[in-house]
Amino acid sequence: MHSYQIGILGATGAVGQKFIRLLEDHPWFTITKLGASKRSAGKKYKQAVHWVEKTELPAAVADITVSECHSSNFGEVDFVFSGLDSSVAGDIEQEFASAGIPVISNAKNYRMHDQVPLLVPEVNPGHAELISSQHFDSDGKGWIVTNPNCVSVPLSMSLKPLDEAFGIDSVVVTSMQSVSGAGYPGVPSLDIIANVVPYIGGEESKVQTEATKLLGQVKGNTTEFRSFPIQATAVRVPTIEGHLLSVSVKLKNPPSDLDEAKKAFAEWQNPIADLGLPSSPRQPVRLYEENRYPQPRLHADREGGMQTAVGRLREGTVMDLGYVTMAHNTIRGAAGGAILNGELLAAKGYFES
Ligand SMILES: NC(=O)C1=CN([C@@H]2O[C@H](COP(=O)(O)OP(=O)(O)OC[C@H]3O[C@@H](n4cnc5c(N)ncnc54)[C@H](OP(=O)(O)O)[C@@H]3O)[C@@H](O)[C@H]2O)C=CC1
Ligand SMILES: N[C@@H](CC(=O)OP(=O)(O)O)C(=O)O
Repeated sequence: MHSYQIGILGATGAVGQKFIRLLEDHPWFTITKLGASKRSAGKKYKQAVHWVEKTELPAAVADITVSECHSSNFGEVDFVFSGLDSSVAGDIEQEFASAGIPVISNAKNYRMHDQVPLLVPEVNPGHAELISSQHFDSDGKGWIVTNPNCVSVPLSMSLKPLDEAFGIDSVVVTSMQSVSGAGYPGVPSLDIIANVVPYIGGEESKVQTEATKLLGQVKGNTTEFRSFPIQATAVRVPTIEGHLLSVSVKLKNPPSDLDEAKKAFAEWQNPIADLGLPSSPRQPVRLYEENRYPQPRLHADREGGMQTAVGRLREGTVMDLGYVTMAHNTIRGAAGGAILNGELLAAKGYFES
């Protein structure tokens, strides 16, 4: 039986609130500490937060006093989840790890660090072994694990079955990203209502690199990235939750027909299926046959927001295959993905050392 006391850094933010909602009845993890900026520290959570979730603010956290994000305020926790703003996540997460407190982060700062796993449990669970190479503190108790960008999650999860069956040669992806990806209050309404904004600062370079780390291999104390190129275009669209991606992929050994490509999705084996992780979707990658699916409004919440949907699988004219894929950006692509990472690491005993 796993039972851990946990803290949340950035607890008042949009992603922090999602952590709180998703962890409300979690069977393994109990929230005992909440951290945010000086602006919020010293206030009860219910006074510090501008609650934007659809469900009630959980009573169990409402009266917790928010602390500044310093490890000395988080003494008794087993580990922390971080939904910190990336402008401060680098220093704060390092300070926690150096003080012996493991950090499971949603922020981008350490994703490309050589010894930090960039982890999606269904894609590269074995990369967790990099943790033992980290030296944030002298006895190895403190470490950092990250989850990818919200576009890289459905991209890597949908490429994984194709990579195993045919090998990836190159990828072109256009992401249609919902407004919740920009946090709260996010994109100005006059920019996004009845409009599309064809630029999201800093996004394309992350999408072009993260999947090559996720689909890479741990060699010694680092990850060998894959060499296939990804060309990305990131676009903001007026949906609320769920990033939809249009993907074209060239394969090393292309399937002889579309049925063979469908079979690759149908026969793909989820490597963590047997672990019984509480947030694990039964079907992590679902292939829809209906031409109009998947849609963010209809499908983003499937399996608690943890399923990656694939649809419109078709033979390509320029590259071998085309398809669309979609995942809930703030659950599967952010807080829910980080929680699943925490569950995987708990099941593998990483918090016991
Ligand atoms: N993977 C993904 O898809 C997504 C990732 N993200 C990432 O998650 C992170 C959080 O995003 P989001 O929730 O939208 O951001 P918000 O701006 O809503 O929240 C930021 C949080 O960081 C805290 N914070 C800000 N400055 C400091 C500081 N100096 N010291 C301590 N805490 C501080 C804020 O506290 P306070 O309220 O007190 O200011 C707040 O709790 C970002 O790194 C973002 O890039 C976000 C969305 C999706
Ligand atoms: N940029 C993403 C959200 C985000 O914050 O991504 P990252 O975790 O890579 O910083 C979006 O706007 O949808």
